[in-house]
Amino acid sequence: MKRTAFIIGLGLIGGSIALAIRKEHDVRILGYDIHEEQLKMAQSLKVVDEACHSIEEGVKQADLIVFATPVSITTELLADLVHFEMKSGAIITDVGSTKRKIYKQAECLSEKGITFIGGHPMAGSHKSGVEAARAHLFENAYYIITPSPDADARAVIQLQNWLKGTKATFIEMSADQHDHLAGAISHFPHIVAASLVHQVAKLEEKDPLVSKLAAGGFRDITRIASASPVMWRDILLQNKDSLLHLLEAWMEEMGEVKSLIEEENEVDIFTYFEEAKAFRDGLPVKKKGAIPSFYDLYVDIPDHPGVISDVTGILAQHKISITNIRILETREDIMGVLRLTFRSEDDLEEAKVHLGHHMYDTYRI
Ligand SMILES: NC(=O)C1=CN([C@@H]2O[C@H](COP(=O)(O)OP(=O)(O)OC[C@H]3O[C@@H](n4cnc5c(N)ncnc54)[C@H](O)[C@@H]3O)[C@@H](O)[C@H]2O)C=CC1
Ligand SMILES: O=C(O)C(=O)Cc1ccc(O)cc1
Repeated sequence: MKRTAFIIGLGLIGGSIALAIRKEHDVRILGYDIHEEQLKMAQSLKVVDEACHSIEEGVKQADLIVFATPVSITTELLADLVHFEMKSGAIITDVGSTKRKIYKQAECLSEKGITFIGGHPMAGSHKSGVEAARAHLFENAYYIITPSPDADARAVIQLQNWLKGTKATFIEMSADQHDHLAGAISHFPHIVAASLVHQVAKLEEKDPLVSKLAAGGFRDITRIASASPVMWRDILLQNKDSLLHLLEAWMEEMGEVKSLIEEENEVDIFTYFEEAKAFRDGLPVKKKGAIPSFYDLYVDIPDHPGVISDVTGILAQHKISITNIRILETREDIMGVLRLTFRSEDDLEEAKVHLGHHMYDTYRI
Protein backbone atom coordinates (compact mmCIF):
# COMPACT_ATOMS: atom_id res chain seq x y z
CA MET A 1 0.00 0.00 0.00
CA LYS A 2 1.40 3.35 -1.10
CA ARG A 3 1.95 6.03 1.52
CA THR A 4 -0.27 9.08 1.24
CA ALA A 5 0.59 12.78 1.36
CA PHE A 6 -2.15 15.39 1.68
CA ILE A 7 -1.53 18.97 0.57
CA ILE A 8 -3.88 21.71 1.77
CA GLY A 9 -3.60 24.84 -0.40
CA LEU A 10 -2.59 24.02 -3.97
CA GLY A 11 -0.82 27.20 -4.93
CA LEU A 12 2.78 27.95 -5.89
CA ILE A 13 4.29 26.38 -2.79
CA GLY A 14 1.79 23.55 -2.13
CA GLY A 15 2.07 22.54 -5.78
CA SER A 16 5.88 22.69 -5.77
CA ILE A 17 6.07 20.61 -2.58
CA ALA A 18 3.73 18.01 -4.12
CA LEU A 19 5.90 17.80 -7.26
CA ALA A 20 9.09 17.53 -5.19
CA ILE A 21 7.59 14.72 -3.06
CA ARG A 22 6.51 12.80 -6.14
CA LYS A 23 10.00 13.07 -7.63
CA GLU A 24 11.48 10.98 -4.82
CA HIS A 25 8.62 8.81 -3.57
CA ASP A 26 6.13 6.34 -4.97
CA VAL A 27 3.26 8.04 -3.21
CA ARG A 28 -0.41 8.86 -3.52
CA ILE A 29 -0.96 12.61 -3.32
CA LEU A 30 -4.27 14.04 -2.19
CA GLY A 31 -5.09 17.72 -2.40
CA TYR A 32 -7.57 20.23 -1.11
CA ASP A 33 -8.06 23.88 -2.00
CA ILE A 34 -10.91 26.17 -1.11
CA HIS A 35 -10.90 27.44 -4.68
CA GLU A 36 -12.40 24.76 -6.90
CA GLU A 37 -10.51 25.96 -10.00
CA GLN A 38 -7.12 25.63 -8.27
CA LEU A 39 -8.04 22.09 -7.24
CA LYS A 40 -9.10 21.19 -10.78
CA MET A 41 -5.98 22.77 -12.23
CA ALA A 42 -3.80 20.81 -9.77
CA GLN A 43 -5.47 17.60 -10.91
CA SER A 44 -5.15 18.36 -14.59
CA LEU A 45 -1.46 19.29 -14.16
CA LYS A 46 -1.02 15.96 -12.30
CA VAL A 47 0.26 17.78 -9.26
CA VAL A 48 -2.18 15.72 -7.17
CA ASP A 49 -3.70 12.30 -7.83
CA GLU A 50 -7.02 12.89 -6.11
CA ALA A 51 -9.02 15.87 -4.95
CA CYS A 52 -10.59 15.88 -1.48
CA HIS A 53 -13.81 17.74 -0.80
CA SER A 54 -12.95 18.57 2.78
CA ILE A 55 -9.85 18.77 4.94
CA GLU A 56 -11.22 16.03 7.19
CA GLU A 57 -11.46 13.62 4.23
CA GLY A 58 -7.74 13.99 3.41
CA VAL A 59 -6.47 14.15 6.98
CA LYS A 60 -7.79 10.73 7.94
CA GLN A 61 -5.99 9.01 5.03
CA ALA A 62 -2.66 10.81 5.20
CA ASP A 63 0.81 9.88 6.50
CA LEU A 64 2.02 13.41 5.76
CA ILE A 65 -0.15 16.54 5.92
CA VAL A 66 1.21 19.79 4.50
CA PHE A 67 -0.47 23.14 5.09
CA ALA A 68 0.42 25.46 2.20
CA THR A 69 -2.21 28.14 2.77
CA PRO A 70 -1.67 31.82 3.70
CA VAL A 71 -0.35 31.92 7.28
CA SER A 72 -3.53 33.29 8.91
CA ILE A 73 -5.54 30.45 7.32
CA THR A 74 -3.01 27.84 8.45
CA THR A 75 -3.33 29.14 12.01
CA GLU A 76 -7.12 28.83 11.85
CA LEU A 77 -7.16 25.41 10.18
CA LEU A 78 -4.68 23.87 12.64
CA ALA A 79 -7.15 24.44 15.46
CA ASP A 80 -9.72 22.20 13.72
CA LEU A 81 -7.35 19.24 13.45
CA VAL A 82 -7.90 18.13 17.04
CA HIS A 83 -11.43 17.12 16.07
CA PHE A 84 -10.39 14.90 13.15
CA GLU A 85 -9.49 11.24 13.05
CA MET A 86 -5.87 10.73 12.02
CA LYS A 87 -3.53 7.86 11.14
CA SER A 88 -1.14 6.91 13.91
CA GLY A 89 2.36 8.26 13.17
CA ALA A 90 1.06 10.92 10.78
CA ILE A 91 3.28 14.00 10.51
CA ILE A 92 1.84 17.47 10.05
CA THR A 93 3.89 20.34 8.70
CA ASP A 94 3.38 23.75 7.10
CA VAL A 95 5.35 25.98 4.72
CA GLY A 96 4.34 29.38 6.08
CA SER A 97 6.65 32.39 5.92
CA THR A 98 6.06 33.09 9.62
CA LYS A 99 6.46 30.55 12.37
CA ARG A 100 5.77 31.98 15.85
CA LYS A 101 1.95 32.12 15.76
CA ILE A 102 1.65 28.82 13.92
CA TYR A 103 3.97 27.19 16.47
CA LYS A 104 1.83 28.52 19.34
CA GLN A 105 -1.35 27.31 17.67
CA ALA A 106 0.13 23.85 17.12
CA GLU A 107 0.73 23.40 20.85
CA CYS A 108 -2.86 22.19 21.14
CA LEU A 109 -1.94 19.35 18.76
CA SER A 110 1.11 18.13 20.67
CA GLU A 111 -1.01 18.07 23.83
CA LYS A 112 -3.08 15.42 22.01
CA GLY A 113 -0.02 13.44 20.88
CA ILE A 114 -0.22 14.73 17.28
CA THR A 115 3.14 15.46 15.63
CA PHE A 116 3.47 18.94 14.17
CA ILE A 117 6.81 20.20 12.83
CA GLY A 118 6.73 23.68 11.32
CA GLY A 119 8.69 24.44 8.16
CA HIS A 120 9.56 27.25 5.76
CA PRO A 121 11.28 26.73 2.42
CA MET A 122 13.27 29.92 1.96
CA ALA A 123 12.72 30.24 -1.75
CA GLY A 124 9.83 31.01 -4.01
CA SER A 125 8.77 33.75 -6.29
CA HIS A 126 6.44 36.70 -6.67
CA LYS A 127 4.10 34.42 -8.66
CA SER A 128 1.10 32.64 -7.17
CA GLY A 129 -1.00 29.65 -8.11
CA VAL A 130 -0.40 26.03 -9.00
CA GLU A 131 0.41 26.87 -12.65
CA ALA A 132 3.68 28.38 -11.43
CA ALA A 133 4.59 25.33 -9.27
CA ARG A 134 7.92 23.66 -10.04
CA ALA A 135 9.59 20.60 -8.49
CA HIS A 136 12.96 22.36 -8.47
CA LEU A 137 11.75 25.61 -6.89
CA PHE A 138 13.61 24.95 -3.63
CA GLU A 139 16.77 23.43 -5.06
CA ASN A 140 19.81 24.61 -3.05
CA ALA A 141 17.71 26.91 -0.90
CA TYR A 142 17.59 26.66 2.87
CA TYR A 143 14.53 24.93 4.28
CA ILE A 144 14.03 26.04 7.87
CA ILE A 145 12.30 23.66 10.25
CA THR A 146 11.13 24.71 13.67
CA PRO A 147 10.50 21.58 15.77
CA SER A 148 9.56 22.05 19.41
CA PRO A 149 12.42 21.23 21.82
CA ASP A 150 10.68 17.96 22.79
CA ALA A 151 9.89 16.88 19.22
CA ASP A 152 10.54 13.24 18.34
CA ALA A 153 13.89 13.19 16.49
CA ARG A 154 12.66 10.32 14.31
CA ALA A 155 9.70 12.38 13.11
CA VAL A 156 12.02 15.27 12.21
CA ILE A 157 14.16 12.89 10.13
CA GLN A 158 11.06 11.37 8.51
CA LEU A 159 9.86 14.83 7.52
CA GLN A 160 13.21 15.60 5.90
CA ASN A 161 13.00 12.29 4.05
CA TRP A 162 9.55 13.13 2.77
CA LEU A 163 10.91 16.45 1.53
CA LYS A 164 14.27 15.32 0.15
CA GLY A 165 13.04 15.86 -3.44
CA THR A 166 13.13 19.59 -2.74
CA LYS A 167 16.94 19.28 -2.79
CA ALA A 168 16.96 21.99 -0.15
CA THR A 169 19.34 22.23 2.80
CA PHE A 170 17.51 21.73 6.07
CA ILE A 171 18.31 23.94 9.00
CA GLU A 172 16.66 23.89 12.43
CA MET A 173 15.93 26.87 14.62
CA SER A 174 13.29 28.12 17.04
CA ALA A 175 10.15 29.79 15.71
CA ASP A 176 11.22 33.01 17.47
CA GLN A 177 14.64 33.06 15.82
CA HIS A 178 13.01 32.28 12.48
CA ASP A 179 10.63 35.22 12.66
CA HIS A 180 13.37 37.57 13.80
CA LEU A 181 15.67 36.64 10.90
CA ALA A 182 13.00 36.21 8.21
CA GLY A 183 11.61 39.59 9.29
CA ALA A 184 14.92 41.26 8.46
CA ILE A 185 15.83 39.50 5.22
CA SER A 186 12.45 38.75 3.69
CA HIS A 187 9.43 40.44 5.28
CA PHE A 188 10.85 43.93 5.81
CA PRO A 189 12.29 44.16 2.27
CA HIS A 190 8.75 43.60 0.98
CA ILE A 191 7.57 46.66 2.88
CA VAL A 192 10.43 48.69 1.42
CA ALA A 193 9.72 47.45 -2.12
CA ALA A 194 6.01 48.30 -1.84
CA SER A 195 6.81 51.73 -0.38
CA LEU A 196 9.16 52.55 -3.27
CA VAL A 197 6.42 51.64 -5.73
CA HIS A 198 3.94 53.85 -3.86
CA GLN A 199 6.38 56.74 -3.97
CA VAL A 200 6.76 56.47 -7.74
CA ALA A 201 2.99 55.96 -8.22
CA LYS A 202 2.36 59.25 -6.38
CA LEU A 203 4.95 61.00 -8.50
CA GLU A 204 3.33 59.64 -11.65
CA GLU A 205 0.15 61.54 -10.87
CA LYS A 206 2.19 64.71 -11.41
CA ASP A 207 4.56 63.47 -14.11
CA PRO A 208 3.49 60.36 -16.10
CA LEU A 209 6.96 60.09 -17.63
CA VAL A 210 8.34 58.66 -14.42
CA SER A 211 7.02 55.11 -14.90
CA LYS A 212 8.41 55.02 -18.44
CA LEU A 213 11.82 55.82 -16.99
CA ALA A 214 11.46 53.33 -14.15
CA ALA A 215 13.73 50.61 -15.52
CA GLY A 216 16.81 48.67 -14.40
CA GLY A 217 17.52 49.20 -10.72
CA PHE A 218 13.98 50.27 -9.83
CA ARG A 219 12.51 47.19 -11.44
CA ASP A 220 15.07 44.90 -9.75
CA ILE A 221 14.54 46.28 -6.26
CA THR A 222 10.73 46.30 -6.59
CA ARG A 223 10.16 42.90 -8.27
CA ILE A 224 8.86 41.42 -5.02
CA ALA A 225 6.17 44.13 -4.82
CA SER A 226 4.32 42.04 -7.45
CA ALA A 227 3.76 39.21 -4.94
CA SER A 228 0.36 38.21 -3.52
CA PRO A 229 -1.15 40.99 -1.32
CA VAL A 230 -3.14 38.40 0.67
CA MET A 231 -0.02 36.47 1.54
CA TRP A 232 1.99 39.55 2.52
CA ARG A 233 -0.84 41.13 4.52
CA ASP A 234 -0.93 37.96 6.60
CA ILE A 235 2.84 37.83 7.02
CA LEU A 236 2.98 41.41 8.29
CA LEU A 237 0.18 40.78 10.77
CA GLN A 238 1.78 37.59 12.06
CA ASN A 239 5.27 39.03 12.46
CA LYS A 240 4.11 42.34 13.89
CA ASP A 241 6.64 42.63 16.75
CA SER A 242 9.76 41.95 14.67
CA LEU A 243 8.56 44.26 11.91
CA LEU A 244 7.78 47.13 14.24
CA HIS A 245 11.33 46.93 15.63
CA LEU A 246 12.79 46.80 12.13
CA LEU A 247 10.71 49.79 11.05
CA GLU A 248 11.94 51.83 14.03
CA ALA A 249 15.55 50.96 13.26
CA TRP A 250 15.06 51.76 9.56
CA MET A 251 13.47 55.15 10.27
CA GLU A 252 16.33 55.99 12.61
CA GLU A 253 18.82 55.03 9.93
CA MET A 254 16.97 57.05 7.27
CA GLY A 255 17.16 60.01 9.67
CA GLU A 256 20.94 59.58 9.73
CA VAL A 257 21.11 59.38 5.94
CA LYS A 258 18.98 62.52 5.74
CA SER A 259 21.45 64.38 7.97
CA LEU A 260 24.39 63.21 5.87
CA ILE A 261 22.73 64.61 2.75
CA GLU A 262 21.71 67.87 4.44
CA GLU A 263 25.28 68.32 5.68
CA GLU A 264 26.68 67.27 2.26
CA ASN A 265 28.95 64.93 4.20
CA GLU A 266 30.88 63.42 1.29
CA VAL A 267 33.05 61.13 3.37
CA ASP A 268 30.25 59.49 5.35
CA ILE A 269 27.95 59.17 2.32
CA PHE A 270 30.74 57.38 0.48
CA THR A 271 31.35 55.12 3.50
CA TYR A 272 27.62 54.34 3.76
CA PHE A 273 27.58 52.99 0.20
CA GLU A 274 31.04 51.42 0.44
CA GLU A 275 30.11 49.40 3.52
CA ALA A 276 26.79 48.31 2.01
CA LYS A 277 28.58 47.21 -1.17
CA ALA A 278 31.18 45.22 0.78
CA PHE A 279 28.49 43.38 2.75
CA ARG A 280 26.29 42.76 -0.32
CA ASP A 281 29.25 41.56 -2.40
CA GLY A 282 30.21 39.18 0.39
CA LEU A 283 26.82 37.45 0.58
CA PRO A 284 27.07 33.76 -0.30
CA VAL A 285 26.24 33.14 -3.94
CA LYS A 286 26.81 29.45 -4.44
CA LYS A 287 25.32 28.31 -1.16
CA LYS A 288 21.85 29.72 -1.54
CA GLY A 289 20.53 31.36 1.56
CA ALA A 290 17.69 33.66 2.36
CA ILE A 291 17.96 35.22 -1.05
CA PRO A 292 15.80 33.04 -3.25
CA SER A 293 17.38 30.50 -5.49
CA PHE A 294 17.91 32.29 -8.76
CA TYR A 295 20.86 31.24 -10.83
CA ASP A 296 21.83 34.34 -12.72
CA LEU A 297 24.80 34.58 -15.03
CA TYR A 298 25.80 37.87 -16.65
CA VAL A 299 27.33 37.82 -20.11
CA ASP A 300 29.08 40.73 -21.80
CA ILE A 301 27.80 40.93 -25.36
CA PRO A 302 29.03 43.09 -28.21
CA ASP A 303 26.47 45.31 -29.90
CA HIS A 304 26.14 43.12 -32.97
CA PRO A 305 23.15 41.64 -34.80
CA GLY A 306 22.62 37.97 -34.03
CA VAL A 307 24.58 37.96 -30.78
CA ILE A 308 21.62 36.88 -28.62
CA SER A 309 20.73 34.00 -30.89
CA ASP A 310 24.42 33.00 -30.85
CA VAL A 311 24.37 32.82 -27.03
CA THR A 312 21.06 30.94 -26.86
CA GLY A 313 22.20 28.68 -29.71
CA ILE A 314 25.32 27.64 -27.77
CA LEU A 315 23.15 26.78 -24.76
CA ALA A 316 20.62 24.89 -26.89
CA GLN A 317 23.43 22.90 -28.52
CA HIS A 318 24.43 21.67 -25.06
CA LYS A 319 20.79 21.14 -23.97
CA ILE A 320 21.01 23.75 -21.22
CA SER A 321 17.64 25.36 -20.45
CA ILE A 322 17.28 28.96 -19.41
CA THR A 323 14.30 30.15 -17.39
CA ASN A 324 14.79 33.84 -18.12
CA ILE A 325 16.80 36.11 -20.35
CA ARG A 326 17.11 39.85 -20.11
CA ILE A 327 19.16 42.49 -21.90
CA LEU A 328 20.29 44.88 -19.20
CA GLU A 329 21.94 47.49 -21.32
CA THR A 330 22.47 48.12 -25.01
CA ARG A 331 23.59 51.41 -26.30
CA GLU A 332 25.29 52.15 -29.54
CA ASP A 333 28.98 51.32 -29.69
CA ILE A 334 29.25 49.79 -26.24
CA MET A 335 29.07 46.29 -24.86
CA GLY A 336 25.72 45.22 -23.55
CA VAL A 337 24.99 42.86 -20.69
CA LEU A 338 22.76 39.83 -20.93
CA ARG A 339 21.35 38.27 -17.77
CA LEU A 340 20.60 34.57 -18.11
CA THR A 341 18.69 32.73 -15.40
CA PHE A 342 19.14 28.98 -15.05
CA ARG A 343 17.24 26.29 -13.23
CA SER A 344 20.17 25.02 -11.22
CA GLU A 345 23.74 25.68 -10.21
CA ASP A 346 24.92 22.82 -12.46
CA ASP A 347 23.24 24.32 -15.54
CA LEU A 348 24.79 27.70 -14.76
CA GLU A 349 28.30 26.26 -14.33
CA GLU A 350 27.98 24.28 -17.57
CA ALA A 351 26.76 27.36 -19.45
CA LYS A 352 29.74 29.33 -18.14
CA VAL A 353 32.17 26.76 -19.52
CA HIS A 354 30.56 26.55 -22.97
CA LEU A 355 30.12 30.30 -23.35
CA GLY A 356 33.75 30.71 -22.25
CA HIS A 357 34.84 28.38 -25.07
CA HIS A 358 33.15 30.79 -27.46
CA MET A 359 35.03 33.78 -25.99
CA TYR A 360 32.14 35.23 -24.01
CA ASP A 361 33.05 36.88 -20.70
CA THR A 362 30.69 35.77 -17.96
CA TYR A 363 30.36 36.70 -14.31
CA ARG A 364 28.04 36.48 -11.30
CA ILE A 365 26.96 39.32 -9.09
N1 LIG B 1 5.27 32.59 -2.48
C1 LIG B 1 6.45 32.30 -1.98
O1 LIG B 1 7.46 32.61 -2.59
C2 LIG B 1 6.55 31.59 -0.67
C3 LIG B 1 5.42 31.40 0.13
N2 LIG B 1 5.53 30.72 1.31
C4 LIG B 1 4.34 30.47 2.12
O2 LIG B 1 3.60 29.45 1.46
C5 LIG B 1 2.21 29.59 1.72
C6 LIG B 1 1.46 29.55 0.41
O3 LIG B 1 1.90 30.58 -0.43
P1 LIG B 1 1.80 30.50 -2.02
O4 LIG B 1 1.79 29.10 -2.45
O5 LIG B 1 2.81 31.43 -2.56
O6 LIG B 1 0.37 31.15 -2.24
P2 LIG B 1 -0.70 30.84 -3.39
O7 LIG B 1 -1.63 31.98 -3.36
O8 LIG B 1 -0.02 30.49 -4.65
O9 LIG B 1 -1.43 29.55 -2.81
C7 LIG B 1 -2.20 29.52 -1.65
C8 LIG B 1 -3.36 28.57 -1.89
O10 LIG B 1 -4.09 28.41 -0.67
C9 LIG B 1 -5.45 28.32 -1.03
N3 LIG B 1 -6.30 28.58 0.13
C10 LIG B 1 -6.61 29.78 0.68
N4 LIG B 1 -7.46 29.60 1.72
C11 LIG B 1 -7.65 28.27 1.84
C12 LIG B 1 -8.42 27.47 2.71
N5 LIG B 1 -9.15 28.00 3.69
N6 LIG B 1 -8.40 26.13 2.53
C13 LIG B 1 -7.69 25.57 1.53
N7 LIG B 1 -6.94 26.29 0.65
C14 LIG B 1 -6.93 27.62 0.81
C15 LIG B 1 -5.63 29.31 -2.15
O11 LIG B 1 -6.79 29.06 -2.91
C16 LIG B 1 -4.35 29.09 -2.93
O12 LIG B 1 -4.51 28.13 -3.96
C17 LIG B 1 2.04 30.89 2.50
O13 LIG B 1 1.89 30.58 3.86
C18 LIG B 1 3.36 31.61 2.28
O14 LIG B 1 3.68 32.42 3.39
C19 LIG B 1 6.73 30.18 1.72
C20 LIG B 1 7.85 30.31 0.97
C21 LIG B 1 7.86 31.06 -0.27
O1 LIG C 1 10.12 36.43 -4.85
C1 LIG C 1 11.01 36.39 -4.02
O2 LIG C 1 12.18 36.62 -4.31
C2 LIG C 1 10.74 36.02 -2.62
O3 LIG C 1 11.01 36.73 -1.72
C3 LIG C 1 10.15 34.69 -2.45
C4 LIG C 1 9.79 34.34 -1.06
C5 LIG C 1 8.58 34.76 -0.55
C6 LIG C 1 8.19 34.39 0.71
C7 LIG C 1 9.04 33.59 1.46
O4 LIG C 1 8.65 33.23 2.69
C8 LIG C 1 10.24 33.14 0.97
C9 LIG C 1 10.62 33.51 -0.31
